[in-house]
Amino acid sequence: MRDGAVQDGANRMPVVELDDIHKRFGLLEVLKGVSLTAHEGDVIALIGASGSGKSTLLRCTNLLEIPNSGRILIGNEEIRLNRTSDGTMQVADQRQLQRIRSRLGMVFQSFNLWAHRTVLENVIEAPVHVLGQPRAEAIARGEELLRKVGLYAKKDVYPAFLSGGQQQRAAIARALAIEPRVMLFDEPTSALDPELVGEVLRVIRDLAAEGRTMIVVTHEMAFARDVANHVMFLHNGTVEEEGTPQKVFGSPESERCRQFVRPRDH
Ligand SMILES: Nc1ncnc2c1ncn2[C@@H]1O[C@H](COP(=O)(O)OP(=O)(O)OP(=O)(O)O)[C@@H](O)[C@H]1O
Repeated sequence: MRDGAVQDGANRMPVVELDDIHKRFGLLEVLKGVSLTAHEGDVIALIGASGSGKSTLLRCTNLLEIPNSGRILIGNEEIRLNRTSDGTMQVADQRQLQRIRSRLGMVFQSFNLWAHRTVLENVIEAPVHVLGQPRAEAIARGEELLRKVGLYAKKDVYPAFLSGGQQQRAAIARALAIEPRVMLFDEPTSALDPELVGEVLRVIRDLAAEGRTMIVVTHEMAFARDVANHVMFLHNGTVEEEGTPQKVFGSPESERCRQFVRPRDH
């Protein structure tokens, strides 16, 4: 477990609270009442088999998916959801959604960089066009973030000329540029060749060491064990086991968690 991680959330502010989240896609009930609280400085690893609902839970957090029921609070502000006449849920107030989203930095498996913009232009896009920051200020901050992820030298390059690991590090800098309260990572290394995984995990490790609040969907068990202070094991849409990495990976009954360890994690 990372240095200085705080076990007890009692004295720290909750940043993300998901309460009894249910989500269905047609007849498939993907989340069957999942709750999660991330306090300031927590690194929560969401692990579990393919299809267990990890990404859906993360996507519900920033309303890329709308849950069928349950409550979502970001920084103590509850997201208001309405039920429409056909029974589906929708966000009640788009301005609130924008405000909430500006507190959440999202990093996707497939990078999602703008192909026709340079690395630096990708990083300053949201600060300038969504947050209304002066361009010069956004550039200065963007360059600082690119130094942090080791990509300053590539700032004027288009994404197609970067390796997958470099593209993902650029995507992390872009997510950090809005100064989010919490970073959400959806399998950030799954699309990478094995030799590129380490450079991305190192950046995420550094963010954890800085005390950033993060929720990370991952199949990298060694990473979850070393970096997270709280691990949640999802199985068939419910939390089957959760707690410290020692508890989740260390107990004899955690064999189900360990079966997801990949050869390179050893
Ligand atoms: N938009 C969608 N429409 C229909 N079904 C979906 C949608 N998104 C996810 N699902 C289904 O919901 C289930 C859970 O998907 P989810 O991506 O949350 O799982 P996961 O645990 O993240 O899996 P993986 O590790 O493979 O990414 C899967 O059966 C998936 O096919």
